Amino acid sequence: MTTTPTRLDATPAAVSVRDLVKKYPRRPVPAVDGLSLEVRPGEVFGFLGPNGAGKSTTIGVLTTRVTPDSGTAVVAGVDVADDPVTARARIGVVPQRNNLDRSLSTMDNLVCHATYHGWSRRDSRRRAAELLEEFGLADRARDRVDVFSGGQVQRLMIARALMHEPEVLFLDEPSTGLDPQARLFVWERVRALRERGVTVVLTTHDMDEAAELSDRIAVVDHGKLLALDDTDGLIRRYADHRTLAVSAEPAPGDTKPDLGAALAAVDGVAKVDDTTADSADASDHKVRVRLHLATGEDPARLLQRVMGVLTARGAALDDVHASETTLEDVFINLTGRGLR
Ligand SMILES: Nc1ncnc2c1ncn2[C@@H]1O[C@H](COP(=O)(O)OP(=O)(O)OP(=O)(O)O)[C@@H](O)[C@H]1O
Repeated sequence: MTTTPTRLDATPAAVSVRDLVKKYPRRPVPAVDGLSLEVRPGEVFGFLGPNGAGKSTTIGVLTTRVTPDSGTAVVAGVDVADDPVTARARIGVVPQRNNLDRSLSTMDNLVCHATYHGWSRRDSRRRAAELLEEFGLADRARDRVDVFSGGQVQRLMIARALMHEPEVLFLDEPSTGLDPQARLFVWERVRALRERGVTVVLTTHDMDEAAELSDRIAVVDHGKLLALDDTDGLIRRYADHRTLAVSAEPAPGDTKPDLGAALAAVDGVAKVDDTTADSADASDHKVRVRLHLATGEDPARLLQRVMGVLTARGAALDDVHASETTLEDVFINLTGRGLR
């Protein structure tokens, strides 16, 4: 009797990193220290971490630029150490720095890239024309690239990386230094790539960018994976502390400490920060507190209770502000506040 083998994971990962280690000479600690993660096909994967966390080194291994000391890295089904040439054919890389050929025209930068990957000149020109159209550079095809703005350079570098139709695109800080229009344009293109099923691995310091674009985000530091989830999952797990900032003036006869204590005792408050000292008017008569909501607590219900306390004590509400936690809170909670 024959049985059909069961495949537990029918879709292989677009990128798979296993126990990756990279130590640079004369550096006491490894840049990448036993990193393991998988990127799913077709997702936009954000790679976040402070300066020196090991992101570029990891991307360097995946894009065949850096040789690891141990561990494996597979992109689009190819082990980068075993077959770097095939791996390079399946990936596109947009580096942080402008590495366009300044002596060539826009069109020739694209055509050279595709012919290097074995495309005919005819097909390369056809593909280049399509991409220049898509990236809003069709009227610049004959121009030399040394006159381009930062936004145009970035658009052309992404177009170039897509010339040979890669399965996985690596974008290293794609919108650093771009104006808001250029940044939005890059974001739109990344979303369009996802629609077409291209896997995108994105390193960024821009939390909005990471949250806006990524299906899942890996937070790394000291060469290790600290967390991996979608934005909501990361916030739930690592920064679930929505807050209600309240400023109020006690009634005559009441005191700031007593009113502060009464607010801290409100049902649904998990923790209180006294923010009076943060204010420029610390010497006035107002109580300023940041109330951290208990898990699952509804801000509107908490606000009602706070108003109940203020009314009962005859205090005057001065200001109230509810804030959501963001990916930045997750990042700081996981990697600390210290400068790198
Ligand atoms: N070529 C190199 N030689 C020696 N040390 C290096 C080299 N490249 C990186 N490093 C060191 O390895 C560590 C990780 O650096 P890496 O560039 O991978 O981090 P990163 O997360 O990409 O940082 P950034 O956000 O600043 O680009 C750092 O301590 C860095 O100084």
